[in-house]
Amino acid sequence: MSDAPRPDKVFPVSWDQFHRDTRALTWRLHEAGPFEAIVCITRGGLVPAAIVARELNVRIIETVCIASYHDYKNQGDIKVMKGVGPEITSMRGQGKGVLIVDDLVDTGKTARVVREILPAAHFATVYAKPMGRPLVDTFITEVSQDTWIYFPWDTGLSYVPPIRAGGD
Ligand SMILES: O=P(O)(O)OC[C@H]1O[C@H](OP(=O)(O)OP(=O)(O)O)[C@H](O)[C@@H]1O
Ligand SMILES: O=c1[nH]c(=O)c2nc[nH]c2[nH]1
Ligand SMILES: [Mg+2]
Repeated sequence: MSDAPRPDKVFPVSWDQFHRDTRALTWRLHEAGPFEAIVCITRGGLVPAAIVARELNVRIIETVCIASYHDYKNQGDIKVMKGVGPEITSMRGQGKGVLIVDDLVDTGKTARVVREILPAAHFATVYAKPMGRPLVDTFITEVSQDTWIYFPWDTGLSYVPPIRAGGD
């Protein structure tokens, strides 16, 4: 289990907002680049990686497949189910010119594992929480550690009760 506090605040993100935030991230990355290849951390990194790759005109896209939140809000051991392929590791060594993309950094455990594989790569996330922030080179929005981000691919429209209960 993680040492991070269990999040009790929520930060819901719509598709529109996510696209806007990822485009804003890409403007910053454009200044930090150029990048020859993107390594996206699945599955959450797949969506921002598609947007960033389109905007920065990057055609080489690799995945590193990692899961740690097996259960909603509960982090278990980090499992690397697929590492970074030889096209990236042999041609680009430590990862210079490579951009790593994920949807967010929370405790930083996932980021730490990928940074060990590609220490010279540039690490970007759309959202960051304070524990993970030092591991990221570029991000757009910081939320507090006790906030859970709800991504549009994990959510749907549903009824919300009024703030003041008991109305007719
Ligand atoms: O900074 P950390 O505390 O390590 O958490 C961040 C990671 O957690 C989520 O992935 P998850 O393991 O839930 O898998 P998913 O991308 O398939 O949803 C998220 O997409 C990040 O990759
Ligand atoms: O959907 C998610 N929201 C989060 O805040 C988070 N932190 C780690 N993994 C996460 N997944
Ligand atoms: Mg992930």
